[in-house]
Amino acid sequence: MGRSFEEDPLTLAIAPPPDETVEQRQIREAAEAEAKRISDEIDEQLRKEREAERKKKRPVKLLLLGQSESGKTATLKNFQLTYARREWSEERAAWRAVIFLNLVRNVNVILDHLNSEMSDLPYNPDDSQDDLQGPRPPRALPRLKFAEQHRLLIKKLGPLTSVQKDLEQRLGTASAEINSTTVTSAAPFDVSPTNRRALQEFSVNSSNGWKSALGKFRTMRTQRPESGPGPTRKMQEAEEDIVEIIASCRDEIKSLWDDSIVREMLNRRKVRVEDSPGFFINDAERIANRDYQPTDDDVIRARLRTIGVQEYRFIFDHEQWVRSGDFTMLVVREVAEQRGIHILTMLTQLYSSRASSTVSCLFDVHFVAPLTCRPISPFDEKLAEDRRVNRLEDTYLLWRSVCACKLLARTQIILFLNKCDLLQAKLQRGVRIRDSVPSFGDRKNDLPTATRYFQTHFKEIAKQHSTVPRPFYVHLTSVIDSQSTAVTLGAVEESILREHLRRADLM
Ligand SMILES: Nc1nc2c(ncn2[C@@H]2O[C@H](COP(=O)(O)OP(=O)(O)OP(=O)(O)O)[C@@H](O)[C@H]2O)c(=O)[nH]1
Ligand SMILES: [Mg+2]
Repeated sequence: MGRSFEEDPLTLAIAPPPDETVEQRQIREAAEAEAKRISDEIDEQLRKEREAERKKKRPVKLLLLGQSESGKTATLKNFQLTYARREWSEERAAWRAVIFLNLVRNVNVILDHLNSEMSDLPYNPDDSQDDLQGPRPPRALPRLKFAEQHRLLIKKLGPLTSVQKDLEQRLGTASAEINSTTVTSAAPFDVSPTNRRALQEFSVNSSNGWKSALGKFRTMRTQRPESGPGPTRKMQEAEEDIVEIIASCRDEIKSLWDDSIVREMLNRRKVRVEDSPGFFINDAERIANRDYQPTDDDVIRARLRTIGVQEYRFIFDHEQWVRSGDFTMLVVREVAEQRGIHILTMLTQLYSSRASSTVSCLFDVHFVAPLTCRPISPFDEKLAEDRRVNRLEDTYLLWRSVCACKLLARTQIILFLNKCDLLQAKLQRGVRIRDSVPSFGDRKNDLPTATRYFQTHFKEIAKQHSTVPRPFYVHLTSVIDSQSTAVTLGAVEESILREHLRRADLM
């Protein structure tokens, strides 16, 4: 038997005195009510603090997935430009070396073609960026009339070869994690040794990506020249030498690009330098200058290939995010999709290799919104890494595996159909979609029809292959246009915040 109510010592201790008057009882009850109110207030305060603490520890996480050259890094830069302006401004000057490298590479590509055409060397069209299905330009065409001015241009621009090497080496030594692309380090996929284009690319490899790559350049630019001798001073001097050479080539770069015979030669070889990543020749007059400073747009267009997984953390200084208060950090992981590796395997490897974040903690506790970039302009191009595979087909395959991926089953996926500007330019040049995509049929060969067609296809795949039904969010983008991308990011931001808060409430 339990003890009777009357015998319980605690109950006896707090029980009102047996001879309590009405007045005494009222005073006692008022005191008890006040004590309860204070206690509830403290409880509520503690609950709010716990909640705020919990939210603070859960940064918004995005996973940026996409093939090489789909525009992941460019999208990431737009995030930084929009949401972390301070950091962006600090880093902008450091991109100068990369932009110089891009410009010099554009010129050297043309010079290589010019040299081999003038020496009448056989041309291997594997190097061109265009589809290889077209016929080899017939040699029967009248020979191009090269003149002394072309030989002079080659001679005058010759030093740019060593400038390219120098810049690659300097970017490389700025961080051990940067490598000039080689067969073994270049790509997240197997690269055929004959794929010279991939080999020419310049890349950032590692978990720190371009941030660490540019770190040295940033330090160098923030130190004053009079800060005495030492490695920084030497780097500054070497950079001045490079800038000097580039600036002295400005007029010749322009002449090379404006030369009608050179342009005809590129046409015959189907080389479209202007569509290549990091094309800056049109801006040579502005960039090939001693006092050149990159603009925001230059930085977004600058090309530095990233390999494997890159992670960036932004502490927001954007008003809306800060106002929403609870989370101030955005973690964006850039993951180059790998051909031939199942996305699930890749993500599992990716997260289980990180000691601090296992798969379960990342996907069960944190919010991950994969933002996938799909370029839609190269519908008529082959993959750089496998010239037998059409780029669009490959995109569909990868999209299917992302949608079907069990680890991502309950995440929100936002699809960017990117490079719409290049798609439009291509259609305006008269390239017909149906020649490469027979199912496009007799539809109108214009941008609205094409984008509608591609969107429908992506939507269908998402519907068929998602294991859990989810909404289909899609944006048509040209992420090198920072103004229109800011509007897109506004829409993305809203849906990410909404989802983040929804999940926080569920937990
Ligand atoms: N015209 C145009 N160029 C774009 C667009 N998006 C990206 N680019 C350019 O395409 C090139 C490749 O873009 P990145 O952002 O480096 O591509 P990525 O997906 O990070 O590629 P990897 O680092 O190789 O995985 C860069 O030179 C960009 O400036 C776009 O919408 N339009
Ligand atoms: Mg990248």
